Amino acid sequence: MSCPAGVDPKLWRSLRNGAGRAIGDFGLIKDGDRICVGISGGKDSLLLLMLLVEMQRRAPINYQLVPVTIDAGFPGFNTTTIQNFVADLGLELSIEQTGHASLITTKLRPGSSYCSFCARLKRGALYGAARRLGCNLLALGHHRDDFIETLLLNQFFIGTLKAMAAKTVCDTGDITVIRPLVYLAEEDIITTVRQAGITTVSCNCPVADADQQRQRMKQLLHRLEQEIPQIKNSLLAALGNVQPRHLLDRQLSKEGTV
Ligand SMILES: Nc1ncnc2c1ncn2[C@@H]1O[C@H](COP(=O)(O)OP(=O)(O)OP(=O)(O)O)[C@@H](O)[C@H]1O
Repeated sequence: MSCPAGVDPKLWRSLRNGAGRAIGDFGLIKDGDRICVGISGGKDSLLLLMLLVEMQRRAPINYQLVPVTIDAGFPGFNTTTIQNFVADLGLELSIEQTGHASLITTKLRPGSSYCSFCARLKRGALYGAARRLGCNLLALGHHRDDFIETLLLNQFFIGTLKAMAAKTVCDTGDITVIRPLVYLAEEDIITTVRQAGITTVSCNCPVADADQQRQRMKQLLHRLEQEIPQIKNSLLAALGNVQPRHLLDRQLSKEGTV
């Protein structure tokens, strides 16, 4: 697909270039890869698929795309809209029916986070689907703002200096998770999806707006951005410019890394 109708071609080019740069910088995709693309129906994963289809057409290498949706079983989750979107891109959606919704209700321990439990189950189901469908990569739609909000959340609430990786091998070693949207700003994704008139789908879970700490990070960053316009890009750059000798990690000192 080329620039979708209604979308500012300059904006589309910048998104495509951003994803291409991430793929190059982190070596995310190579010839012969079979990529399971996690499609939630939200703006990020829909845009991810559009960009991967576009780049597939232009890339000097061959890779296959296998879009997958995990249906957690929340009543009203509209997979038909996602299926149609994927079909319009010339692909077929695999839908994994799971009983996550009822499993969470029965197994969630008091005081535990509904969202974390759901996310763990979803990630397990995505790995399972990727394996079953013969994929070696699992592509997720996390973007720049997800990375830096996670960085802040981990520092503010957990006391660790950590965000996400653009590329990481899962524990069993057979699937590599890739995040080609790492350089893309959430506001650009929102604008593109709106301009393209894409219908997004929500998972319909009962606590859809529950991640309040993340919302607080978003608001904080938004406020700070008024004073420090480059703050988001600077925080992302910090993740790629780590100076361990100027940190306090005793484990790294013991290992002689610093
Ligand atoms: N139900 C699902 N089925 C398949 N993949 C999923 C599902 N939920 C999430 N993912 C994948 O994990 C990524 C991060 O999920 P998260 O729940 O944080 O959504 P998000 O940041 O709101 O993204 P999106 O806009 O794509 O929903 C998504 O972009 C998508 O690639």
